[in-house]
Amino acid sequence: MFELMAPAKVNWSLYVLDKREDGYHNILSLMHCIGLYDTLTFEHSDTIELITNMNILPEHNLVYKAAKSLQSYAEIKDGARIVLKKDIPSGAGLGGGSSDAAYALIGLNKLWGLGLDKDELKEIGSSIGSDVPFFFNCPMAIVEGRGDILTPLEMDISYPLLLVKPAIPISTVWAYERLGAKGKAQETKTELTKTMDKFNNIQLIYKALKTGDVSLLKSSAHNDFEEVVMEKYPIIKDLRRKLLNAGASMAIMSGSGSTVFGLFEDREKATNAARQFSSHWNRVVETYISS
Ligand SMILES: C[C@](O)(CO)[C@H](O)COP(=O)(O)OP(=O)(O)OC[C@H]1O[C@@H](n2ccc(N)nc2=O)[C@H](O)[C@@H]1O
Ligand SMILES: Nc1ncnc2c1ncn2[C@@H]1O[C@H](COP(=O)(O)OP(=O)(O)OP(=O)(O)O)[C@@H](O)[C@H]1O
Repeated sequence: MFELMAPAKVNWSLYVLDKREDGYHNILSLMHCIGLYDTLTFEHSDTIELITNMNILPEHNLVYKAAKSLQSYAEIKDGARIVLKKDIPSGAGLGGGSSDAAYALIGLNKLWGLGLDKDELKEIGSSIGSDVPFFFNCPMAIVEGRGDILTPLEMDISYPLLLVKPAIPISTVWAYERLGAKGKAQETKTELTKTMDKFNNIQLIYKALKTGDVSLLKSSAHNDFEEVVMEKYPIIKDLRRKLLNAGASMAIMSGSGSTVFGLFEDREKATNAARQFSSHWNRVVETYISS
């Protein structure tokens, strides 16, 4: 029996580009693994058994789907008893389900002695969820395409974040639909110029994180989902403002919501600020650095 810790992520920036023929959207994002974890334990069994503290059917769990996909890819009938202990909230924009799936693939590859490489596991992961491949690239990566084109990045500085999540689970499907329904504002720039501006912004955020330039980070971070999600759930906007008032240097929503995170000067300031958010789920975490 062995245990793996599946980390959550935040999006420092997230642009949703065009809608593709397969119904998904191309995105451009800078994603970063953070020190908030679900725990998975693995042991041999005759069938695939999933024990978890989530209240969804095991067959609907991304961990179960990952196990089934790996079994069929490797053409094996081995089973596993997997215990999933959730600490990452669901529908939070923190990618918890996707990380669980990625670490289920890593764990079962080891348990079953399959010897598959990271690229093969990523490929299997991509059919389970768009965010799954990213979790093979902690500490951070630029994420493009549907979520399957990754540019891994190095990081030497760890940042303390305060995560705050109101009691609203947000469906990613809903958020993408709402973004589509909203339509695009009239813009004069060409699509290519707009995409280049966005790519430049992502590079700027990375540069800001590498050098600890918080004001550059603040002016460059952006999430395309914020406007549509905050319009429906103003509490998220209120929490972002409250994080800034509580001393955060910058605050932004992660993924399709509903978590907002604030960047603090140090862990102590983040922990002090957390007291103001006691009526919501909240957590102080550190961002990952390269090992
Ligand atoms: C919002 C993000 O978290 C940003 O990192 C991801 O794009 C979402 O990734 P995810 O939760 O793994 O999403 P999936 O489970 O693959 O897809 C859920 C639904 O979201 C929409 N979806 C997702 C990813 C993507 N690039 N384009 C989309 O349009 C599709 O309607 C899809 O049916
Ligand atoms: N192991 C799992 N952990 C969390 N959610 C899961 C899992 N398996 C299936 N799900 C389903 O996936 C949906 C949301 O998953 P998740 O929490 O990863 O999304 P999220 O926090 O919105 O992340 P993001 O939008 O960043 O991908 C929920 O409807 C949940 O029922």
